[in-house]
Amino acid sequence: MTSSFEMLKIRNAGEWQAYREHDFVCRLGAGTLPEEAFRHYLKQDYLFLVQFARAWGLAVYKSRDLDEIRQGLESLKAIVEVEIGLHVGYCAEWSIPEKALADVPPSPATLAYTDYVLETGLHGDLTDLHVALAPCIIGYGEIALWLQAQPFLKTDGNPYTAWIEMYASPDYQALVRSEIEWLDRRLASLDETAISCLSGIFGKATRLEADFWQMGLDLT
Ligand SMILES: Cc1ncc(CO)c(N)n1
Repeated sequence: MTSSFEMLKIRNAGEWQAYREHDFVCRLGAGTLPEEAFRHYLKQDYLFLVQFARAWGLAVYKSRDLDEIRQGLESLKAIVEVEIGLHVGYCAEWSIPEKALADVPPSPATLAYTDYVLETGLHGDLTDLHVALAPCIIGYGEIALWLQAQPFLKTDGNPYTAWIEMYASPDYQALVRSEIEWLDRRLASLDETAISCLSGIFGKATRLEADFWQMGLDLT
């Protein structure tokens, strides 16, 4: 059976493919992405992750009961203690110290994306917020596995292998699965009007993710 989350992807198939198979992604896999583009992306992604953590804080606030609060708190802790920690360490390896990260001005694509997610969560309910966040959490997990299955993947001497392996790791993949399960449970009880509205949120967030890759390539 096609899961409810899978339906969101099918309804936004073009957007999803443009995001997953973006030139930035393919060049990461092939090891041909200019290092300057990756460095620019890493700096902007730090700003993104800070706002992403705030979005999970909002998910805690939007919770209807203690179970949802606990779940939001787990995700918030995972972002702050694991993902941002890994990211800061990773930036240091690319000669970007943490102090320099805080002073980076946000790019238009970063602002457009983080504003959209936070705005959607503020106006909507917890499901709207999760759907706006789904392309980030689930997308990166899928992109890492997709890259690992491509014939053009370069592993030896590819400076981006550690990045791909981080998102392909069992820990990250477990996070992806639990998010898909959460969405499937939530979406299963909704009618077509609600699903169609959520599909719009999903499509928009997916386009903004593709724009984020493009920002990396264009150094904008
Ligand atoms: C822009 C963006 N989307 C998703 C992720 C995965 O958390 C990330 N680090 N950055």
